[in-house]
Amino acid sequence: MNSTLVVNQLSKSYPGFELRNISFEIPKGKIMGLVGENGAGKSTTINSILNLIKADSGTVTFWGQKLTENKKLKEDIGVVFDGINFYETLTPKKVGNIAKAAYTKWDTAAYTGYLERFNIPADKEIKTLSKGTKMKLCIAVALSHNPKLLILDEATSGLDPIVRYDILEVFLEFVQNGENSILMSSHITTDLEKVADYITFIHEGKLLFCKSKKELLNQYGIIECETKDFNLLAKEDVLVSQNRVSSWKVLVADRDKIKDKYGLKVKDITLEDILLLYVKGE
Ligand SMILES: Nc1ncnc2c1ncn2[C@@H]1O[C@H](COP(=O)(O)OP(=O)(O)OP(=O)(O)O)[C@@H](O)[C@H]1O
Repeated sequence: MNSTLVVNQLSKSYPGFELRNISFEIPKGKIMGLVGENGAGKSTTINSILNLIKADSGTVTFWGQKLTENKKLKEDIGVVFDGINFYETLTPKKVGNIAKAAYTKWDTAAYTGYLERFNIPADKEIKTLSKGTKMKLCIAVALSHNPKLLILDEATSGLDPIVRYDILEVFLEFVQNGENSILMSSHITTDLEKVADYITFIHEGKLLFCKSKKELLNQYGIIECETKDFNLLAKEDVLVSQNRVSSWKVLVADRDKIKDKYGLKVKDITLEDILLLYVKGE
């Protein structure tokens, strides 16, 4: 079994919103970035994967097994959400003591190491910590019970660029053994550009694509052109386009092919460009 997580045709409806047939898998040793606009369905996907909400249909397996069939799998999954879920009067040290009793694979030395590495004061009450420090504490706890999969929902959004840099380094170290994997949703697309191996893009509850980040950034491109050039483009070459007065932005899947075929200038692309074009374009 070479996949850590396999999500197959996951669907969930709320009044006015439908998450439809989301499928993707994360190979061992890889990081999957989950992107999409506000309300796209990222948290619904993550909560359904973790069985925190009940999906209407679809299956989710971790290392080939379902959470409902093997509750012990939870020990192998470290979870971090945007928002602290520890009692505010506890200190990080006390959190460590509680976690030691709760997790069979708790690693006290690793936890102490993360507290030092992330500059988290061990003896201060959680309510006195900054939002970023609380988030770092959640990440330290998630890492210290020796999970094989980390699931992070907007876990780095409250952190400044320097702390984010350190945390992303920790994530890269975490998967280096070729066994551990990460699923992380983030609005900070540059973070995903730095660490993700694959990108799953959800838009209005639908899966737009799940692709290797390298393929996306090395092959996709943007054409910025006037209407006369846009009209020359064959429909099948246009993934999505955005019209602004008389100029067009066009997302294409194979920039070398498009350059050769039309002789147009095709620019390199960022994940943010792709996100913006899919959300704003047609
Ligand atoms: N418990 C619920 N009851 C009803 N609607 C819900 C519930 N939870 C989420 N939704 C709706 O489902 C849609 C998707 O929400 P979700 O939180 O999954 O999006 P998201 O991509 O994580 O967004 P964000 O980036 O803003 O966190 C939204 O329209 C939201 O209002």
